[in-house]
Amino acid sequence: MGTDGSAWIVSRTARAPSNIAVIKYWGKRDEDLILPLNSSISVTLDPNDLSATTTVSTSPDFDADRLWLNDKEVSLSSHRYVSCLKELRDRATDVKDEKTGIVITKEDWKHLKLHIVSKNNFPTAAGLASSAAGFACLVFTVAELMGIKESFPGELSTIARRGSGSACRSLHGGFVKWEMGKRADGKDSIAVPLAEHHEWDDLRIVICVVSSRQKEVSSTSGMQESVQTSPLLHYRAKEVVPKRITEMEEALSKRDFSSFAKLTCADSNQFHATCLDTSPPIFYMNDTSRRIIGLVERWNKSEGSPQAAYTFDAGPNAVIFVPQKSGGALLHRLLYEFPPPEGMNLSSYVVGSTELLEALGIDKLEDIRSLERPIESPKRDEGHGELAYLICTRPGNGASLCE
Ligand SMILES: Nc1ncnc2c1ncn2[C@@H]1O[C@H](COP(=O)(O)OP(=O)(O)OP(=O)(O)O)[C@@H](O)[C@H]1O
Ligand SMILES: C[C@@](O)(CCOP(=O)(O)OP(=O)(O)O)CC(=O)O
Repeated sequence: MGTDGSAWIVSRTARAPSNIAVIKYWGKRDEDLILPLNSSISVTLDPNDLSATTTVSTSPDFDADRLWLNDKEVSLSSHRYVSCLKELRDRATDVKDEKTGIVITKEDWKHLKLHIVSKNNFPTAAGLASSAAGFACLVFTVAELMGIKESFPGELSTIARRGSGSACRSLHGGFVKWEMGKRADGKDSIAVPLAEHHEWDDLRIVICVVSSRQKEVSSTSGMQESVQTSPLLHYRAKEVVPKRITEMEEALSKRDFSSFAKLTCADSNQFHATCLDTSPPIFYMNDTSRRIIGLVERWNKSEGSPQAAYTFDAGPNAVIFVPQKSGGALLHRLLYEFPPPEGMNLSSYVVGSTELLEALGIDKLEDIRSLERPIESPKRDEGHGELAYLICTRPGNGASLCE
């Protein structure tokens, strides 16, 4: 009961971003604890453009744990939600809520139920890693509500990892490494920050959301099939990735965009080669994805050095990295080759930050039609509608409390 005898409610709200891997996680050595076969490195995306916001409340009136995702109730019965919530309850502490004066003891948390309300500010289950943002946010918010303090660095990331492997990296901002660890209990399989987002203040990220999506195999089952059938996956995890992780860390610490770009493209391509090496083969990229690779490769070749880097997760959407000074030139090439579908507004086609549109001097659709052909681009064919839209963003902060 509250101090005035009425039933009480205590809540916390937090926000966590999505992330995109530049050295990919693909394959588990333990399915239950979600322990990976190799370490991975990602960049956290600006939460203003791609994040989950979650409010977790508790009250003696609640009789079950419940989750509402984007205004619809969804079941919490899946093993992944169950393990995250169990790990969090095991670590709950005595908490005094500053606003209400309510005291909740460690013992109370075993019985109190949670109502979780979450919204993503970007499409859910559309290949933009909403599960990474969602699970990182859920774990971070519940930990704040239950007053959980990490007993070793990275402990919260070991819980987010149980929701979805890639979620552990979304707790931190900037560039983040998920250390694969060696222990069987997973205590050393944690996310570690490598570089703060402001150290990469001049990096821009353009996400090309591809409209015609092929039927996909989920990351979880795709990687299971690769582990079982792809010899390339095992070679990659053992021989290639450890070296690449060291090289990527070096490129990041030297702020060497050229090495960063080469490693990022090579690792994305090898991840997709691993999918093709799986039996039956998995095709995540489609013709539009390959056209985007062609656009970036041609541009890099014509300039004689990497201007931009692409990476693709388990789907056809491209994520392109570019230094701020070349951001306008990248958008020029994308809009020239992939003009918006007929009847679409510019502001619905290029979403997120307007900085690159401004750099290019575009503020209406007609400006796109009069874009000059970049020297290395093939003649524009009039095919429209191959991209659904573009999101212009940048590296950002990790999970944080709202209010
Ligand atoms: N904000 C959220 N809070 C809690 N769970 C979420 C949230 N957003 C997504 N999820 C969980 O993640 C699932 C979607 O994950 P899924 O892997 O299918 O898509 P994705 O992560 O958006 O895309 P991809 O993995 O291909 O990049 C949802 O069905 C839900 O279980
Ligand atoms: C291609 C990837 O995006 C795979 C992400 O896989 P998930 O983290 O979605 O898989 P589960 O751990 O089974 O939930 C690469 C990456 O993010 O590193």
